[in-house]
Amino acid sequence: MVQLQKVHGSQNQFFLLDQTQLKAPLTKEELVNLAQQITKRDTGLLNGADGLLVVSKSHHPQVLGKMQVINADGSFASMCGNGLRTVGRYLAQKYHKETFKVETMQSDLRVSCKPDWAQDVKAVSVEISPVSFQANDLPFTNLGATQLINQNVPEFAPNLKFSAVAVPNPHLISLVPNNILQSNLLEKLGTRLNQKNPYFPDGVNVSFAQVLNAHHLFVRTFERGVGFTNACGTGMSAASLVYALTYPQEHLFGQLLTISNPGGFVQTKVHRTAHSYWIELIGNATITHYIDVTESELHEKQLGFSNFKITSTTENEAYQKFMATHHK
Ligand SMILES: N[C@@H](CCC[C@H](N)C(=O)O)C(=O)O
Repeated sequence: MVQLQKVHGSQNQFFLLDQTQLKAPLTKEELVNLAQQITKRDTGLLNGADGLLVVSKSHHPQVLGKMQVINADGSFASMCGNGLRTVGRYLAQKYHKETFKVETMQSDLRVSCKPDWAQDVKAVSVEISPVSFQANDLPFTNLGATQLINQNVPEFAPNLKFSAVAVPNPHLISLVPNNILQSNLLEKLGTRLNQKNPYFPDGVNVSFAQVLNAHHLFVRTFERGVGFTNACGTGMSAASLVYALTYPQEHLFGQLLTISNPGGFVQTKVHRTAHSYWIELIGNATITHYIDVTESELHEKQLGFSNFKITSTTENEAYQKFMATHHK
């Protein structure tokens, strides 16, 4: 038997598959097929999810494992902040380690277990990097600039300022007032920039952030390959960086920020190095279900899910209770 997990970070939900359990690991095509079917909100498993996290062996020194991220539509992403926390928890428990690195598409990232936020609310801190504002790294085109940092882009919206940053997956961030956050602009822009468009040929994760107070933001994200999510870890990290750069007078580098989102909250710390930036993302890593399935079933083209044996945990109740009492 193979055991999958259903997990979430700020209610950004994923299925997690450790390929090292399989005699014959799933091929890339099989992984995409599994991601597309299992995450479907109507016909998938357990009301679907936002993506599939695939764990496999890393051949890099001092690295505990490798994470691949497949969005609900089957596209691959170079990073996933909320996902990395849950993969970090998984590897920490598997190898009995508290601090280590995980290989991701572009770099090996630091992970460290934090004290539990409450009973059954595990917390993990992950490194979000490398960071780039270069048009080629996102990529974006046809905007008459090689970088976009807090600039008007009338092609996107008349009165808003936008920043484009790769962490390393691509993000478009705008700091907005509440009425814009409540409007349908995020959905319209997110949809437009994730279809064929002249600006972001590979699509982009679009986040609107509202400043609630000097150390507290609310961030909502329309994700590439998914649509609206409860939270996007890299989006909240990118928004924290854009916020720190936009308000230098607040001296936000190295300060702990709280980032609320529709699924709860995380904490971030933005760091400046000699040549770039990196962000620490701290938040819950919650296992909601264990799912036992035979290896042969995972290889099937049409997945039925009826033979998948599901065991629920009580961690989501603990998470909800913690959020209800600690998140105003
Ligand atoms: N939810 C993730 C980001 C997942 C990848 C993204 N949709 C992309 O295509 O870049 C996060 O928590 O960072």
